[in-house]
Amino acid sequence: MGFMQQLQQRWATSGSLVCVGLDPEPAKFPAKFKGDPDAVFGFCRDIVDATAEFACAFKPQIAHFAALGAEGALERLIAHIHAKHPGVPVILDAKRGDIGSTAQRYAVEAFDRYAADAVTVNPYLGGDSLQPYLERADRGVVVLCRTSNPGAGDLQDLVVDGRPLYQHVAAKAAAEWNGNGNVALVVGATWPEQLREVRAIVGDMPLLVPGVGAQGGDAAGVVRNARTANGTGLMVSSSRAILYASAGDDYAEAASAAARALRDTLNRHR
Ligand SMILES: O=c1ccn([C@@H]2O[C@H](COP(=O)(O)O)[C@@H](O)[C@H]2O)c(=O)[nH]1
Repeated sequence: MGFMQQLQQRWATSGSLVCVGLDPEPAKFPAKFKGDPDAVFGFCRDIVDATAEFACAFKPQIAHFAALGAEGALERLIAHIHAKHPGVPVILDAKRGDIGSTAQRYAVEAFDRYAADAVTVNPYLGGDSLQPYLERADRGVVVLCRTSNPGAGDLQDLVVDGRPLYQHVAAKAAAEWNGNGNVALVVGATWPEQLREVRAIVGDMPLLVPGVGAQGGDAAGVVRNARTANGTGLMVSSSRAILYASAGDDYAEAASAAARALRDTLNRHR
């Protein structure tokens, strides 16, 4: 089953729009992981197992593993998700962007080495740079559109031919890049108005929405402005607010409670 079908099915079975972000920061791990050479895997596995019930997807951020030399832990973590929580798609947040020949290797890295169901990509190099991902029809290609950070508008809001650049990205994603039906977009929860505008451009295309929790985005506004007619269409991603809900021995229970609370908040506005 391809990424899009898997996601549709997961929205239905979990009743959740929450995407659990996996951004390991060992300095924030509970004391029990001190000195543990496999702490990155152990901590993330515990979070995954504690939150899977409330997750429509998991989103490991590759830099948080690679910076620690923990690519092996990332491989094992994704394998663990597929084995223990089948049906929960994994989006590798790598924000790749390069010329075609290199993009092809990035696609192999994401989909074959890591066995991710989807990958985030940067469209700055244009349509040809996305082809190696788009042609993997069973995998999702999640294109940066209007990012959650404060400086997002520096380039993404520049007006070209009468509309901001991020709207061109949304329009191209819907009209040109989605021939295999495997494209989604990243739009930050910190920009409710832009979420509404992107939804109007792309119809029912799934949106990955980071920026609730630690970045202060309004979860209710996200759902009100960007849900689809059937009350789905969103993967609302939260990392730190779930992962580090407690630094004590109850870290897994606290993560579970945080994921549940976000699910419930989102569902109140569907
Ligand atoms: O526009 C974007 C795109 C990606 N991200 C990533 O999402 C998480 C957010 O972490 P929080 O702890 O929930 O703030 C992180 O991995 C970012 O790299 C984003 O924030 N904004």
